[in-house]
Amino acid sequence: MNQMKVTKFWLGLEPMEVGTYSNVDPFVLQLIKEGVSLNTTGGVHKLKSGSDSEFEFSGSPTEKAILSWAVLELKMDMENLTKSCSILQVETFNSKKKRSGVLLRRNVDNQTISHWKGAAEMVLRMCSKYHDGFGISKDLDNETMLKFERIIQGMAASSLRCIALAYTKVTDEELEVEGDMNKMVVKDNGLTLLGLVGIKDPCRPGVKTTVEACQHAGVNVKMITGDNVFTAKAIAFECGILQPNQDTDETVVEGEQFRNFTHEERLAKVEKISVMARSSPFDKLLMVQCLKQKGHVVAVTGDGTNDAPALKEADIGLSMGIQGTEVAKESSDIVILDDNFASIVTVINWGRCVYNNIQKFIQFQLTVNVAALVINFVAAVSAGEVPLTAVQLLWVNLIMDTLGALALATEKPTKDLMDKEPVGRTKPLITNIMWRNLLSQALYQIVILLTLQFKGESIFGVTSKVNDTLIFNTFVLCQVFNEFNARKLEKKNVFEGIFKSKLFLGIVGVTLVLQVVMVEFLKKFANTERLNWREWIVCIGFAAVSWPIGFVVKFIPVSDKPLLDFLNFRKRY
Ligand SMILES: Nc1ncnc2c1ncn2[C@@H]1O[C@H](COP(=O)(O)OP(=O)(O)OP(=O)(O)O)[C@@H](O)[C@H]1O
Ligand SMILES: [Ca+2]
Repeated sequence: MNQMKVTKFWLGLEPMEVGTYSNVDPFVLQLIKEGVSLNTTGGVHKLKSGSDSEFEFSGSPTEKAILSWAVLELKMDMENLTKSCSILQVETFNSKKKRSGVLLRRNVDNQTISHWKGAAEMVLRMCSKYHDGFGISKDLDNETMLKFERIIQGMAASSLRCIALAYTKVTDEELEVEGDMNKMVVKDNGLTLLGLVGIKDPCRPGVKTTVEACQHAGVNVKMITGDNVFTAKAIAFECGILQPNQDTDETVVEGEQFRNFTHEERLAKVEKISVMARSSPFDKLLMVQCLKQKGHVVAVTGDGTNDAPALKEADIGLSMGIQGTEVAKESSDIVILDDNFASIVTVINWGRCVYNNIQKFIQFQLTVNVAALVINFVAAVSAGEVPLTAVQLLWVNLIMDTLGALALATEKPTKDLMDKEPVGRTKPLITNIMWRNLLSQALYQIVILLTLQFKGESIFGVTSKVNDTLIFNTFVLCQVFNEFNARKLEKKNVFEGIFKSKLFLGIVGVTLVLQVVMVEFLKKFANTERLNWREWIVCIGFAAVSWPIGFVVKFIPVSDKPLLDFLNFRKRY
């Protein structure tokens, strides 16, 4: 796994090369170590000799990166340092303030000090002094402030996450003011800047292709992050969320900006926004809400507790199984066990496959129902008797419900599912294309079966009992052939990949065998007469026509506008 790593360190206005840390003033170095080791929620464990690495680090990825840098590069001794001070107050990191602080008292000289660590430009704003490399404390005037800001931007632009370390001494009087020991605050003004660290959060291999795959599938990928806007932009370019040379005026915003827009402005802009930086948990939630209001189906991925509100609000929340916090996992619908963003494509593909299979099944089932209903109704009204008996209809139901569902709903996802636009929230489950397919097939079946019903006896010169069996047999065989048609809703070649669907072929085979048994051997039970081979050929011939019909109707263009909208004139948007 690729982990976050500190790759840059600025002491005052000086960039420090790895290996030159021994030149740093010991006093400043000591303060940095103190700040890192005591102002953290992470931990360092010394491993027994013999293991690959000497230390093991725990905590959030950012904490781990800073701790490992301090231990391995600065030779920080965490254990000793924690013993040398007592902690009076802590302010834990939260996503809104993006900083953490601690108030501590040194055992040696009883000095009280507050340490801060957090998002660089935010901590910088709390500082009025800085230490240069020689340990000299200098005033932080406007000009130097600008220089620091530029350093931060420079680091961020090379996709580093910048964290600033700062401290200040707290006098006893300042402590006294607070009075009550329990209400002591970690002093957060007039700080002295100690240094800036740049943490590289490498883009996982494969993320770029995943983003491209999503975009190809009509899924708009947005990045909402707590990082600085420059870091966010750099990473977004790296992983393809922003295209090279793309204008970032409208596509990149900061959380605060977004929050301060009016509701209307937000709705107007939200679709264009690809990157939101320095966002709080509330901003993430707000973004999801806006997108949903615009009618989009929103999926959110997240790992942290700060993502929980957005994960919960989203239509589909996806959390990370390894790096994710319990709160995030609890708020999500799907946990990605391997933390791999590429799994999103799998999720989309399978989701679409299931939806598509349901559509195929519905189309298949509706055809049977419409045909059976009309045939029996017309025959009952005009001739006073129904061609399909109760047992026969039960048998037809068995093929279409149980076996049909098994055959059509178990088909595996295909690649072309990712070439389509997403279905969206308001599209009907039964599309016009499905209506076209199912009505044409049902119409054919009705015509052929009613012809048999009224003219079959004279055309084929058979008894009415045999004619009824002919009708029943043709009807069932029509469904079997139509089951193939149902495999593809839009494509003309319905046999594509048929040999990969072993279950489908198996079920069609079983259905045919059962039908033969039904007609030839279950005379009493199914009310059938035996058919000779000529009659079988006639039935199969009639049924097989549903293939060319299925092929031809696919040339008929249909409108995208849902059929029900044509019928329902009053419902205007
Ligand atoms: N342990 C920490 N101590 C101090 N500051 C931190 C720490 N972790 C993150 N930060 C700061 O907060 C910012 C990230 O904020 P936040 O955690 O709200 O966002 P996020 O989008 O969840 O980030 P992540 O990529 O870590 O999931 C970072 O850019 C960094 O400046
Ligand atoms: Ca996070």
